Amino acid sequence: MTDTHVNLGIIGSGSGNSLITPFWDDQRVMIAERGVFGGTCLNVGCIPTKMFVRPASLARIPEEAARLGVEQRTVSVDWPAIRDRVFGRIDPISEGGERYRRDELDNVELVSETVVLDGPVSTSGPKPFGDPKLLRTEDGSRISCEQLVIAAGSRAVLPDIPGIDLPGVHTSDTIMRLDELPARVLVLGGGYIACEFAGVFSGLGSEVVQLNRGPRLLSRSDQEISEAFTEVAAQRWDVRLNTTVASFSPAPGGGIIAELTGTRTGAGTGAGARAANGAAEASDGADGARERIEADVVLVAVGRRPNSDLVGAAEAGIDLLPDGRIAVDEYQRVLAGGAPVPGLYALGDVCSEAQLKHVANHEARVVAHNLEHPEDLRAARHEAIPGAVFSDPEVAQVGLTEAEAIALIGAENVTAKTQRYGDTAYGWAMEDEFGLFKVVADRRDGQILGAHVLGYQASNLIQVVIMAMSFGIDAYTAARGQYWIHPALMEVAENALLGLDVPLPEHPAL
Ligand SMILES: Cc1cc2nc3c(=O)[nH]c(=O)nc-3n(C[C@H](O)[C@H](O)[C@H](O)COP(=O)(O)OP(=O)(O)OC[C@H]3O[C@@H](n4cnc5c(N)ncnc54)[C@H](O)[C@@H]3O)c2cc1C
Ligand SMILES: NC(=O)c1ccc[n+]([C@@H]2O[C@H](COP(=O)([O-])OP(=O)(O)OC[C@H]3O[C@@H](n4cnc5c(N)ncnc54)[C@H](O)[C@@H]3O)[C@@H](O)[C@H]2O)c1
Repeated sequence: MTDTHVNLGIIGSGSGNSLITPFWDDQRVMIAERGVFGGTCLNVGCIPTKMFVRPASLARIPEEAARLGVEQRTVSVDWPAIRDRVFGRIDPISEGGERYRRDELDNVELVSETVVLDGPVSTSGPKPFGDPKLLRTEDGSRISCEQLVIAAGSRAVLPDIPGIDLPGVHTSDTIMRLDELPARVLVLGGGYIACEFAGVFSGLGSEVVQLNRGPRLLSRSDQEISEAFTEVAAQRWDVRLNTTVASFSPAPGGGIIAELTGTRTGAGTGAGARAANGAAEASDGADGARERIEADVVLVAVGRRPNSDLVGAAEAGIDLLPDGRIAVDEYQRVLAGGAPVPGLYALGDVCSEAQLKHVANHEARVVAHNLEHPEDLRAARHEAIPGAVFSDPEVAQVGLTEAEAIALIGAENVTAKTQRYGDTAYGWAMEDEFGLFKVVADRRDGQILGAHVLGYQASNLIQVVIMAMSFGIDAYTAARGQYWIHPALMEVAENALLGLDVPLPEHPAL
C-alpha cells in the first residue's frame, strides 16, 4: 500500500462501518479491519448467540409443557444443522459487506490489516479538525486522516491459567463453530456470555458445569434478581460458586481436565446439575487434593478488554481509563492530556462502559453527526441504558439497582416493588414458578430509577419501563395513563408500577 490522505479514517468495521453515510460520497474514506468484516455483533456476538438461544429454548419446551398437562418430547438436536443455519446466514452478510466496501465504492478504501496510530495525537492545529491524524499499516505505509474514528471494539480476556491455550479451551469466538455438540461443557465465568452459553448448551442437551469466582451469577444485576437467577440456573445445570480453575490439562481420552480451586458452594440440585455432577471427578478428599472436572470443551468467559492497545492509543498519548478504555468527552471526542483532540472520535466497546451493541450503535449515530457537523456537536445519551441476558431464563435490566438507588438518594427516598409473574393472570396460564418484575423509584416524586426482570420475555417486557424512563414519565402515569391489554403478560409491569409507594400526580389518570 502507498502513503495516502483521506478525509475520514475508521478503525473497525463493527458499528464503525455505519459511519460511511452518503455525506462522504465525494470524499476519501479509509476503513481498516484486521479481522472478519462486520465486527463482533454480526460474526461472533449478539446475532449468532441469539440464533443458538432460540433452538435451545425450543428443546426445553417439554419441561414446561409437562407442567401444563401436555406431554412432548425433544427427539433429537442436530448441532451441525443448527450451526450451519446460523453461519449460513451470517457469513454471506459479512462477505457481502466486505465486497461492497472493497469493490463497489470508488471513494472508500478497505484496509484488511491492523493499523496503529503513528506518533502522538495533537490537541491543536487548524480549525475545525486540527492536525491530521496519522496511521501506520503493517507494511509501514502511512495514512493521514483529516478526521479519524477509533471503533476498535474489545476482545475476550484470557486469564493466566496454565493450559488456557489447549485446543479444547474456547472463547465465544470459536465455540459456536464446533464440529459436534459436546457431551460435557465446562463454562468459566458468571457474566453475560457464560450464562448465555450455559443456557444454550444445557438446553441442547450437553451436561454443563458453570464455575464462577463470586458468590452469585450475574453479580452486577440487582441482588434480588441475581440471587433468583442463580437459583433457577442451578436447577438447570451444575453451578459452582466461589470457584475457579487452577489449571487445565489434556484428558487421556481427549477433552480437558480442569483442576478447581476455591470453596465449593451453591452446587446445583436440578436435573442438569445431577447429570453434570456425574461427569465431575470429585477428588478433594481427605488428602486435600483439588477437585477435578473433565469436559469435552471449556468456554472461558471472564470479561472482555477494550482493544485500545491494538491501535497504539497509549503510545499516541491518548488518555486511558484504568480498565484500558479510551477516554472520551460527551461528544465522543478522544481526550489527550484531558483535552479533546479535534477530529478524533471513539465509539463502542473501545471506550464505553456498557459493552453493548445498541450503545455502540447510538454512539455511532452521534459520531456520524459530529463528523459531518463539527460546528454543531451533539452529546451522546448514556442514561437509561438497558441490557438483557438471553440465558434460560432471560434477565433484563435498565437504570439503577435497588442498592445503587439507596446509595444515591438514601433508603428513605427509595420505593421498590417486585411483582411475581405467577401472581398475574397470564402467569397463572403459564404456571410460572419464578418470573419477577421489579421496579425501583423515587418515593418523593415517582420518578422511575430502574427496572429488573427475570423470566419469560424479560427483554421485551422491560421496554415499557425503558420508554417511561427515557421520556420522564412518572411511575403512576406510566401505569394508569395507558391501557394494558388484559390478560397479557405485560400486566406484570402494570402491577409492579402500581405497587410502588409514590405520590399521585395533580390530576391522576384513572
Ligand atoms: C458472545 C457475545 C455476545 C454478545 N451479545 C450481545 C447482545 O445480545 N446484545 C448486545 O447489545 N451486545 C452483545 N454483545 C456485545 C456486542 O457485540 C458489542 O458491544 C459490539 O459488537 C461492539 O461493537 P464495536 O463496533 O464497538 O466493536 P466490534 O464490533 O468488535 O468492532 C471492532 C472491530 O475493530 C477491529 N480492530 C480492532 N483493532 C484494530 C486495528 N488496530 N486495526 C484494524 N482493525 C481493528 C476488530 O477486528 C473488530 O472487528 C455480545 C458480545 C459477545 C462477545
Ligand atoms: N446479551 C448481551 O447483551 C450480551 C451478551 C454477551 C456479552 N455481552 C457483553 O460482553 C461483555 C463481556 O461479557 P462476559 O460475560 O465475558 O463478562 P462479564 O464482565 O459480564 O462477566 C465476567 C464474569 O466472569 C467472572 N470471573 C472473572 N474471572 C474469573 C475467573 N478467573 N474464574 C471464574 N469466574 C471469573 C466474574 O466474576 C464475572 O461474573 C458483557 O459485560 C456485556 O457487556 C452482552
